[in-house]
Amino acid sequence: MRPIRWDGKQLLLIDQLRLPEDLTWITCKTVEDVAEAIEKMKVRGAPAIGATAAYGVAIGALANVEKNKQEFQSAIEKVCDRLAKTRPTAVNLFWAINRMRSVLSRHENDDVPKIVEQLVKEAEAIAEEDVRINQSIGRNGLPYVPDHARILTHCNTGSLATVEFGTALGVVRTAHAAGKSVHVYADETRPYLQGARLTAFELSHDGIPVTVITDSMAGHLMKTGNIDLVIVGADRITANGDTANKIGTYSLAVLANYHDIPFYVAAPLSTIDFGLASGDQIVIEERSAEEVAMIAGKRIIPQGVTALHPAFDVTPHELITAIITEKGVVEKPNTERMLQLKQQ
Ligand SMILES: CSC[C@@H](O)[C@@H](O)C(=O)COP(=O)(O)O
Repeated sequence: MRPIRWDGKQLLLIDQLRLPEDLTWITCKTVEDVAEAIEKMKVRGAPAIGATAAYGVAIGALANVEKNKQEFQSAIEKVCDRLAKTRPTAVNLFWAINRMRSVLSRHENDDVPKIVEQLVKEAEAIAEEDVRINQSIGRNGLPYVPDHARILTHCNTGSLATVEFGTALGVVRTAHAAGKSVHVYADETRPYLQGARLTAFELSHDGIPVTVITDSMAGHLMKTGNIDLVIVGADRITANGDTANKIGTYSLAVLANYHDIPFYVAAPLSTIDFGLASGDQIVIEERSAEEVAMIAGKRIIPQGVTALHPAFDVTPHELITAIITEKGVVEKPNTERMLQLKQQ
């Protein structure tokens, strides 16, 4: 399944807000369409929003091809600034926008149509690379999945969260394709229900056994010996291995540690922010409390009562058994080992 498609001019995205009931596509024709799709979480997941933003810059470039060089460059800067304001936590968004910005500076002596061509090519390259990277993550993660593994995961880290294949779910897919028997327990992932709606949708589509649980059931399943490993994705990993991921991930890591269950993070290098020393420096997105107060359009908390919606939390590196990337696996991550991965 490829939820992000480029037809040379416009971007087609599966509307993730409407899954699993309806599999519908939205067409992004303008930069604003792209920005809104990211903000409203029609597309979500760190690598997916990175690739989407890159195509957003490509759309902005095509729309400004008639301008003179100076006007073109300042228009693209504005496009990048707009897209960078859509969501704050997943570093892949900024990584992809920076890659697009560096095309501008590499080609500053070319004429505008040539720069536009290069920007479109770069967006396509970011998307294509993501697919290959996910497959490498899957291969590197394979030895960590025993046959008959009962795997707990959180949020959605599959094709829908990437360009195709997935990170943590990519590891699960690789294990399944290698003939290992696996059973996935998907946390429903309140409040957006990425696990219940998206992970369950993807895995059942692929014929991989999946059972949905509410987030609060994870501890009980671990205590009763029903989970062999936990694997999640990441939105931003800092230089010491601390990992921001969907709210609820930290609780799972604490539980896994208490029950002596391995806790893996699977993510591409583009999710590692070597510019931040530790997770305390990560900006955590605060989303509308209404998203917590309402389920399927119905208010579930009394009028006048407040709700809170931090969309991510940070898992300290001490609780992570290993970080699985396309370049290699960092076991017991810390600053020194993360740096070794960078220098490899
Ligand atoms: C391969 S996706 C990794 C993470 O981006 C994922 O686990 C996650 O937290 C997504 O959050 P979301 O708010 O749905 O964009």
